[in-house]
Amino acid sequence: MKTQQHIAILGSGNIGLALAKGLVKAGIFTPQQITLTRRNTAALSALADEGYHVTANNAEAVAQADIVVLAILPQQLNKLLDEIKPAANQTKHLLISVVSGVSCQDIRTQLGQDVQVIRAMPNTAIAIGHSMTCIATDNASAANVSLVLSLFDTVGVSIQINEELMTSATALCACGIAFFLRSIRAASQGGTEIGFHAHDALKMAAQTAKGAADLLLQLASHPEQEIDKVTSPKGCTIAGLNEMEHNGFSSAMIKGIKTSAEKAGALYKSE
Ligand SMILES: NC(=O)C1=CN([C@@H]2O[C@H](COP(=O)(O)OP(=O)(O)OC[C@H]3O[C@@H](n4cnc5c(N)ncnc54)[C@H](OP(=O)(O)O)[C@@H]3O)[C@@H](O)[C@H]2O)C=CC1
Ligand SMILES: O=C(O)[C@@H]1CCC=N1
Repeated sequence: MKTQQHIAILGSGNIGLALAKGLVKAGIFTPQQITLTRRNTAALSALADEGYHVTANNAEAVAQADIVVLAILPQQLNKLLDEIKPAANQTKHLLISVVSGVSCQDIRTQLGQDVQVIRAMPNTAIAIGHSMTCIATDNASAANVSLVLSLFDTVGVSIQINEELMTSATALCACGIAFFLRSIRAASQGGTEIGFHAHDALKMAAQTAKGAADLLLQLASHPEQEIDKVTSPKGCTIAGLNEMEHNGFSSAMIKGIKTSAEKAGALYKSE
């Protein structure tokens, strides 16, 4: 999939830039087909040198784009929508919002009911083509949904879900990257305590985590099935695993994901 279209990413912070880099890495867009906006454009000077269009003018970026991605914080959204409203109504753009906790209807309430809005919830692994991206819409055409799914499929795996599950997807997949990273970091700290230099311990923990994820994805297997293969009777794995569970390992992850989902749902309303 290679496109001649122009994409504007409004809000080029962590996820906006990760998306831009992922799309370029996948060969879908060239930097010249991507406009990046933020108020502090000086922070994007290295990207401008690479050929991306860089501007603080959101309305101008929208006017020149076929696809517009909203990638700003929920509390920054209303001001930006006011800014782009005239330009967004002049042309029929496809609007993709990665903003957490903001519904398609919230956006249309500000921009007008004709605008087709698709929400996408990627994670930062999009920069290297390994995002898990959930998308949802309440009014976009089937053709636009399939366009967005195929766009995000080039930078990872994407699925369409019901819009009411988007805050749950935010917690499990977008925040989830941080949860698994913290798990890997904790494993590496354990590794250092039992004898490995920190650098080696981190590499060993990360590759082990990758192997665990790949076992599930490539064999379509269940975690407990794979765990049973590791836990020798009276062995050291079950001893370590049970110690972790006595200390609330699974419970901590479940509670953390529930807390994140509740927070994601309240981000825009608490603005
Ligand atoms: N980080 C992640 O992993 C994920 C984040 N999200 C969602 O994506 C959104 C962005 O998150 P994240 O990237 O972490 O946040 P960041 O703070 O890193 O990025 C937001 C960017 O928006 C820019 N910005 C703010 N106001 C404006 C404006 N009026 N016009 C143009 N740019 C503006 C800011 O730059 P400046 O101050 O210079 O304007 C900043 O670079 C949030 O809604 C979040 O919920 C979704 C999935 C994953
Ligand atoms: O922490 C946040 O609020 C954003 C949303 C998902 C990932 N980062």
